[in-house]
Amino acid sequence: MNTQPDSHKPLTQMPQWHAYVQAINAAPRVAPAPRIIEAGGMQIDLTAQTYSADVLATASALLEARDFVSARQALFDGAPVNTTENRAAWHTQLRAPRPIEEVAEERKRALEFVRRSDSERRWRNIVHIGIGGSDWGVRLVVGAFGYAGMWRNIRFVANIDGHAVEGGLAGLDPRETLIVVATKSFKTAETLENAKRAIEWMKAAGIAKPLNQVIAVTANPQEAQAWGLQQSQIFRFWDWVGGRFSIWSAVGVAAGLAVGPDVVAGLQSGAKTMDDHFLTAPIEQNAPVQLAMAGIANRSILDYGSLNISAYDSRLANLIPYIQQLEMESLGKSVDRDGQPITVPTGPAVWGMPGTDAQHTFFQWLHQGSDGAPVDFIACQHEDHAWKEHHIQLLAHCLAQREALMNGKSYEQALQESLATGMSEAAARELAKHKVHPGGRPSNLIMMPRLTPFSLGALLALYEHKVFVQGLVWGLNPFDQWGVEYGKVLATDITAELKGAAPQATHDASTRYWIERIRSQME
Ligand SMILES: O=P(O)(O)OC[C@H]1O[C@](O)(CO)[C@@H](O)[C@@H]1O
Repeated sequence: MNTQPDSHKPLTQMPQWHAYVQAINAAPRVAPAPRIIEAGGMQIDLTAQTYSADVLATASALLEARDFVSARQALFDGAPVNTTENRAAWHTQLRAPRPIEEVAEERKRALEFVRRSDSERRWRNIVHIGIGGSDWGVRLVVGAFGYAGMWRNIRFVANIDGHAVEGGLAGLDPRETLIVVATKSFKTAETLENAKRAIEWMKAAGIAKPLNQVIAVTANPQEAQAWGLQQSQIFRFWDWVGGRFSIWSAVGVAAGLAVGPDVVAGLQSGAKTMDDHFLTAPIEQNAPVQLAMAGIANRSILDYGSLNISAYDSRLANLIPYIQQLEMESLGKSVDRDGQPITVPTGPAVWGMPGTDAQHTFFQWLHQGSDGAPVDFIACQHEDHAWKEHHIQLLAHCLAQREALMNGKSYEQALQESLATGMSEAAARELAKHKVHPGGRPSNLIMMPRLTPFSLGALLALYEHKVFVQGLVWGLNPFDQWGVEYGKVLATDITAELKGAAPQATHDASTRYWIERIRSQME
């Protein structure tokens, strides 16, 4: 008999879970009436998600059994919710209007640096070197607000592939270039190697003190100093900030330089508004909670293996990898906080592309594929360009794809359509079989009034809190990422072996074959 409190029990040992499963299986795949929640200035439409009064009641009971209210408070209080690293996950503090002193101090330092660089018209070029959580957020913000041109050039270098740093530096004047080394750990091989190349590039251009053109953003200032930087060149964040939750910290300094410090402030303000909503809205009207529960139903009960993100705004191309890391690095786990196997499917594979490109790439699969996937449609009601016609068509496509997934098309409908074209009955009957859409395929529509720093900040915080709730219900720790370490350790060994070190006996035959082959053919 499991004596653990419900808040810690394996999900499948909780009666509340089984009640939720039953409610989901009994409920219609589309809500009987529009289900729209207002949050952070956005409208979140969950109509195309499985829903009934029983679904809502059992979801609330499950959250209560998981001690949702106190778990949420612990998150906002900076308690050590990251249980396996015994740390807080206090990213909400980074967007608090009156944060703790060290956050306020660092925020002020970063802002002053940006303002000084602007007033002195310094740093025509920014090369942002960082990867994962130290990269996607900045790329997203710059892509969203800098697409129509900026006076500074900004380049991103993440991959260890030398073509990335080559392209990142190509054509830039080293004398006008600031290198931003963004790395929480200051240990990431790709980032340190790429930073070395940037230093060499400046030296090769005759710059005597290249380190004077470098700033670092890190939670490991000691390492940055040992690397050669002065304290004044180091902007801090803390180990209680997860990399994939760090855009709110000084990690955003390059974005401030590229698209303006007001953008960074706007992001934080939007996220803060979503924090307040998450903290105060009742369960049934709490957008992160309802998105989270719908996602759990789709993944753990209705067996959808993935989640598709279709952002109907070309400025949000980097939103997909941003959410991929946020969701998959947080929820890609098979054991709970106590290391016990989780006996239901957890974090889905997240994939996607901006709409309408996506329609001509994988929507065939979403509409008629054997699996399908829940879709998050993300759009802006108002455009920032001069062509109303384009925006009308964009929104029309977004609504149309969603409607087709939600309502489907029956054989009869397809048949009548073909017959209406004057096709023969026999031919129409044959073709109609290929034109059926099952319908009842889940989706959310997240409509922002306009793409502003505020609305983007609110959107990112919405997903952060959704991930927190899903972690809580599945019983896993969404704030660690132990699974990324093993490959890094193996890569360090293999790097040495490719350079001539004795091969490890632990390699399998295939890996050993490739090490020997690559080594023997190294040019
Ligand atoms: O900011 P860092 O320490 O360089 O790490 C970069 C990224 O690498 C990861 O640790 C995964 O390998 C991410 O969690 C993180 O965002």
